[in-house]
Amino acid sequence: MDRLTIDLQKAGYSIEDPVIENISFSVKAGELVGLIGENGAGKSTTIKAILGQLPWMEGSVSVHTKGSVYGYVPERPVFYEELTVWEHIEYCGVMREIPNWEGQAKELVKTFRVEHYIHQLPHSLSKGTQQKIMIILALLPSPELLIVDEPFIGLDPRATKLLLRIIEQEREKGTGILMCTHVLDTAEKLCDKFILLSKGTMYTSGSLLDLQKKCQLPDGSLLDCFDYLIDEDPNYGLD
Ligand SMILES: Nc1ncnc2c1ncn2[C@@H]1O[C@H](COP(=O)(O)OP(=O)(O)OP(=O)(O)O)[C@@H](O)[C@H]1O
Repeated sequence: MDRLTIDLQKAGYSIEDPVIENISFSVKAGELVGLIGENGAGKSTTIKAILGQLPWMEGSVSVHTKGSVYGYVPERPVFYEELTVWEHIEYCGVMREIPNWEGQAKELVKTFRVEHYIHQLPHSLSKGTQQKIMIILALLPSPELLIVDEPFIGLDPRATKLLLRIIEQEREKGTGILMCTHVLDTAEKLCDKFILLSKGTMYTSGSLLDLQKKCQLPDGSLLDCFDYLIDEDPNYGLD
């Protein structure tokens, strides 16, 4: 069952200048899909299209979850200036009408070991701690679809391990996960399939095995395949 279906013909920040074109893929229940590509390839713009944050797009995005609820962890944490960590959690719990949000929030706060910071303003916290708070806010509604943009940046090794465990648990629950990342060695171990973007369009997609076949690198890592596609494939990134 699909949690997310995206079929974009064109989208961007102004109608004269589409930044992404012809991007179609789906994320199924329990599937982890890696969105990869060089800087400027269009990963964040694709995520903005999914979240309905682009001024202009032609195509469709469908979220197939209970109440169309998704969790989103942005690349850079975004907080309200005057609200403490707990007030953010409370706002999310009340506004999204999450049953038993308080109990769930306390569990998540404990799991991420941020009890000490809940009455502080997020801006006064380290980048990694802010990232943990964003992850807590994304998980609070128990979403069936998670969209995470560079989730490992800024996390210490223990928090990274914890996030990996949580990603695995979410998948087992049937959550579909779309993860945008440059950390290819981690993505290789985690993702069921990859969407490789180049210059705003979908260059290729498939599992690691599909990419290895495409590149004729039977034992190649995801990074080997990525390097091959960028350096050797004469069709890569053609306009
Ligand atoms: N707010 C914006 N207004 C206009 N153009 C933008 C805006 N944000 C991004 N772009 C352009 O869209 C294109 C794709 O950028 P995007 O941020 O989606 O790439 P990315 O793959 O996420 O890159 P990175 O790996 O560097 O984060 C780039 O040419 C970029 O300049």
